[in-house]
Amino acid sequence: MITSPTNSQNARKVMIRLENLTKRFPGQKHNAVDDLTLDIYEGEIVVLVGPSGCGKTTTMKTINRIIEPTSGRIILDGDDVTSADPDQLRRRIGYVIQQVGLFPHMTIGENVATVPKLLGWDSKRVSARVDELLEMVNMAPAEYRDRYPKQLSGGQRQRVGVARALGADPDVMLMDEPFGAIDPITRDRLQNEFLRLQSEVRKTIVFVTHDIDEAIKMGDRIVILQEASRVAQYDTPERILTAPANEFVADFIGKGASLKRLNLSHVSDIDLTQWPTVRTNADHTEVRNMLRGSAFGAVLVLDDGGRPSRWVGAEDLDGASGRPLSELGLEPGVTVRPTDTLSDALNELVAAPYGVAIVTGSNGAYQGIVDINQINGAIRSMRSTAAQANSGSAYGAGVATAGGQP
Ligand SMILES: Nc1ncnc2c1ncn2[C@@H]1O[C@H](COP(=O)(O)OP(=O)(O)OP(=O)(O)O)[C@@H](O)[C@H]1O
Repeated sequence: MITSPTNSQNARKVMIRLENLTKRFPGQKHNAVDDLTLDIYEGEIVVLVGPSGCGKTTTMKTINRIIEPTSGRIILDGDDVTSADPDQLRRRIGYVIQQVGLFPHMTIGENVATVPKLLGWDSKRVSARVDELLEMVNMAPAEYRDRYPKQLSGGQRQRVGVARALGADPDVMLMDEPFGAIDPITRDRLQNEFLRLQSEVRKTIVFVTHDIDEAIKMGDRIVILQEASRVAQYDTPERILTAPANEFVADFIGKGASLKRLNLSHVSDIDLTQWPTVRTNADHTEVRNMLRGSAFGAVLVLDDGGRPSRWVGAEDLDGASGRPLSELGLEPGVTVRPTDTLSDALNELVAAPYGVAIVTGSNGAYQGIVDINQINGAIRSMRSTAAQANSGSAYGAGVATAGGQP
């Protein structure tokens, strides 16, 4: 039986099919991967996630046959590659791992050139490709091409690892906890950069992580695996969060499902609230009149370009007559963009002076604000969507389960 994702469009091309895949390591009593059958569609990021030791890495490494399966078949773009030449197979598949595995004695340029050289490209084509790849991962070629891996930061090395994996423009990429060993801020940035890159290159990507939050952020679809790579649910992040297929999935995503769901909604998905604004040249009486009897503790002062400049409350005006608004009150703090997630907005608003996140457009101009009521509203609407999806059974009707059909 094939485990296909729920709601899959039948017209989509299957890029990787794992058929009754089983792996038992020598001397072991149990299978590390037990009879896994899975279809992965072209151009999608599919994240394998599950508890430690459930078989994620083993499953992934059978795809490029770094680990040979005990039985079962691997079909790549329609070709049965179960017993194909492994070197040839690996040239069709980019591979990124946590420790990057850059060759320390080779320059960044030489590292990125590895696969194109193996493919016998001439040196002009190789060097043009190296520059193109370094640019793709935001590393200026002139600055980094001739450095050695130890002269880069962890995040930069990881970018080079991605560039190297893309070397021969493979259709498929395997990524094993690629951002696992990196500090949270750099990790978030690399994830965003990678998603932007993927929107251009549209590879079929199998991505392993043990972090459900990373799975939700990165995956077009998520496979939640139980012991021996048994599929607990294969579905979109939205469906996993709002309609977990069984108790195992519900436990795995944990109690914070509503908050995690905020990572999937964007500021542009909600109607912004407006806050009273004035220009920097407004006079103090105008500001006092706006605030008198109002529930707002301050006005938002905008500069000539409509960009947030200060928060000014009535108390800031006391004893300040004649001073420009741009010198009073508080800094506006960090603003959010329409493309940011509601989770980003929540993070900002809890730390902001008036409990609201200011939303600005690409030119930095004020568009509106997000407050806690809007976040609550978004969570409520997610809950009601989930309740509808779950009606009929404790864990939802028609949801793909292990071995289940869509
Ligand atoms: N070379 C090996 N020899 C014997 N057993 C192995 C070998 N490699 C992995 N295993 C076992 O196979 C099972 C699956 O391991 P695997 O590394 O695929 O899990 P994982 O889900 O990727 O775990 P983690 O999240 O901890 O990296 C585990 O029980 C592990 O102990």
